[in-house]
Amino acid sequence: MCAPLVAHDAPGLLAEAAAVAALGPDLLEWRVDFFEGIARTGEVVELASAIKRAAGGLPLLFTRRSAREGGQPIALDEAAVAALCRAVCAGGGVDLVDYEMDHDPAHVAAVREAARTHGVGLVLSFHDFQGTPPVEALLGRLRQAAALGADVAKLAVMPRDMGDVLNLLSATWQASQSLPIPLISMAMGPLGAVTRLAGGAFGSALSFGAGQAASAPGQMPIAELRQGLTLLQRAMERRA
Ligand SMILES: O=C1C[C@@](O)(C(=O)O)C[C@@H](O)[C@@H]1O
Repeated sequence: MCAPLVAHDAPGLLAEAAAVAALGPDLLEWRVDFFEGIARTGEVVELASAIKRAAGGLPLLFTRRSAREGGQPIALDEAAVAALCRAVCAGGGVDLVDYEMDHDPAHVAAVREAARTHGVGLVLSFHDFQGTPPVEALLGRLRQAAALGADVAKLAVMPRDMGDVLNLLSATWQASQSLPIPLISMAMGPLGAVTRLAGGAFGSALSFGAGQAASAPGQMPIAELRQGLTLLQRAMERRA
């Protein structure tokens, strides 16, 4: 289970990190596009370490979600965002960095090199907030992440009906059988709830649940997510 941090300033983030860590997620995601100081690189790098300390050392995923993929609008251009990700990798405060695979390949390569150099796991992601592409296209995105050198592939879509949800799960299952790297997938919104609860059964490695606040539509509170995941796991491990 991963819980996002979405506070706007440093005191808010440190308080959020401590409070959300106490809910028992396996890792935290700092959604830095919500942070008002995103343009101050040194402050972001130091804050990442401080967040990790405030969370008692829980693994930290650093994510800037672009506006076109469902994030907050920010004043930085993409070159500056890639430079920020590289600086954060070098700063030693984060365990994983999420970068969207659709950006300029030169930026993807630069973030990948920094992640490799500093022992940070690279998540290459794609989010469709408008709809759900066909299964082959979804598989293509997951394969693209692997081909670009990701350590983890991530895919989020917005389903319009349960057929879209099935397509996301089908792509997840097929990719989990063939990709050389782990993947994370989810369908967002109310229709996608089943993917947050049962995605693991189809090969998704992580489910996002809300701590103090959600970072995307459809995230359920961590405590409810844990109940659902536990029930399903128990049922799937039952022998008779
Ligand atoms: O990519 C994801 C998944 C997500 O979009 C979700 O739907 O839970 C939430 C984001 O914060 C995260 O970066």
